[in-house]
Amino acid sequence: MTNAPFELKGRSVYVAGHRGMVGSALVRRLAGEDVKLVTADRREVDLCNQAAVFDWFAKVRPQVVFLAAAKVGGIVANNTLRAEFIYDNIAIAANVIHAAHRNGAEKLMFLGSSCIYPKLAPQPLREESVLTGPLEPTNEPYAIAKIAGIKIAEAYRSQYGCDFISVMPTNLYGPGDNYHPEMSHVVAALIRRFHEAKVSGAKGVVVWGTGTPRREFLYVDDMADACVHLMKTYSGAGLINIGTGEDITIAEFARVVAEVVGYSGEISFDTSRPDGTPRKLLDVSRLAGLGWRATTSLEDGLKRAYAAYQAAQLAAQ
Ligand SMILES: NC(=O)C1=CN([C@@H]2O[C@H](COP(=O)(O)OP(=O)(O)OC[C@H]3O[C@@H](n4cnc5c(N)ncnc54)[C@H](OP(=O)(O)O)[C@@H]3O)[C@@H](O)[C@H]2O)C=CC1
Ligand SMILES: C[C@H]1O[C@H](OP(=O)(O)OP(=O)(O)OC[C@H]2O[C@@H](n3cnc4c(=O)[nH]c(N)nc43)[C@H](O)[C@@H]2O)[C@@H](O)[C@@H](O)C1=O
Repeated sequence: MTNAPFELKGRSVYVAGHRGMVGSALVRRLAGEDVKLVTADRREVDLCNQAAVFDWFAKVRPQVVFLAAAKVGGIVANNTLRAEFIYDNIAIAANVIHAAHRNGAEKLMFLGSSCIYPKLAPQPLREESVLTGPLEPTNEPYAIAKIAGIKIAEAYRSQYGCDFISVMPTNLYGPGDNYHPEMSHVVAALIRRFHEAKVSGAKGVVVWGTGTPRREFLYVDDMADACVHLMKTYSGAGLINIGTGEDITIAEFARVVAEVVGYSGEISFDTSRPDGTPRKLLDVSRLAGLGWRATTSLEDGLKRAYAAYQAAQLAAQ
C-alpha cells in the first residue's frame, strides 16, 4: 500500500454516473474542491457503447475519473436481470478504463462492491479474500463483472503504469436512492414500505427473507467523502474496502427503519424471498490506516434518507 498525495485542485474531474445516488453525492462533495467538474449523461454518451466512449474521451480528455456508473439494483434485480448486470457492467468498466488510459487520464477510481467477496469468506471481509471461493448465486453476474473491472484496472496499472485504483463499497443508502418496490436495495425498499404503511394505516409490513442475514450500511455522503479522500491519498494495486465496520441483522434493521419512519404496526417475514449472502461485513482496517472513518450513524443517515425520500415525493406531486 502506498500513500502518494495527489492534488485534485485545478484538474478536470469526470464523475461517470453523476445522476445516480453515489455520483450525485460525489458531485456534492466535489463542490467543496477547486476542480473543473465534467459530466455527461447517458444521452450524450452511453457507456456501454465503445465508440461513443472512445470519441467522448478523445474530445474531453478528463484528467481524473470517478467510475460510479453501473447497472445497479437489489437482490431481485441482480437475480433476474442477470444478463444486463454482467454485460453492462463489464462493458462500462472495459470501455471507460481503456479510454481513460488511451487519453492520458492521470488517475481513475473504479467502484466495485462488497459482493465481489466469496459467499462464505471469513468475516469481516478482508481485501485479500477476493477470488478465494464461490460467489453468492443471487448476484454472481454482477460480482463477476465487478471482479473483471478490478482486474482491468489492475492490468492497466501493471502493464502501463496507470494510477488506477479500486474501492469496494459496502451497501449504500441515502438521497437519490432507487425506491422501486421490487428492484431496489433493502434500505430504500423498507423506507418506502414503512412510509406507505404509516400513511395508509396498514396493520403490518412484510420484510423479505428470514431477517437473519447481516448487512453493513454506509450513508452515501460518507461514501463520497471516502472516495475523495482515497483519490487524494491512495495509490496502489490493492483494493480498499469502504464501510463502517459495523453490521446489523435485517430484522433489527427493519425495526430501526420503522422507528425512523414512525410506523408502529407489526413486522413479518416472507421466507419465500431470497436472503442472499448470510453476512457481508467489511474489514475497514486498510481504510482506517489511510486516515478515514465513517461519521454518520445509521440512525442519522436513515433520518436524512427518509427526509430526502419525503422531499422527492412532494416534488413529484
Ligand atoms: N448502491 C449500493 O448499495 C452500492 C453501489 N455500488 C457501486 O457504486 C456505484 C454507483 O452506484 P449507485 O449510485 O448506487 O447506482 P445508481 O443506479 O444510483 O447510479 C448509476 C449511474 O450509472 C449510470 N449508468 C448506468 N448505465 C449507464 C450507461 N450505459 N451509460 C451511461 N450511464 C450509465 C446511470 O445513469 P442514468 O441516470 O441515466 O440511469 C446512473 O447515473 C456503482 O458502481 C455500484 O456498482 C457498490 C456497492 C453498493
Ligand atoms: C449492495 C449489494 O446489494 C445486493 O445484495 P444484498 O446485500 O443482498 O442487497 P439487498 O439490499 O437487495 O438485500 C439485503 C437483504 O435485505 C433483505 N430484504 C428484506 N426486505 C427487502 C426488500 O424489501 N427489498 C430488498 N431488496 N431486500 C430486502 C434481502 O432479502 C437481503 O437479505 C447485491 O445484489 C449486490 O448488487 C450489491 O452489491
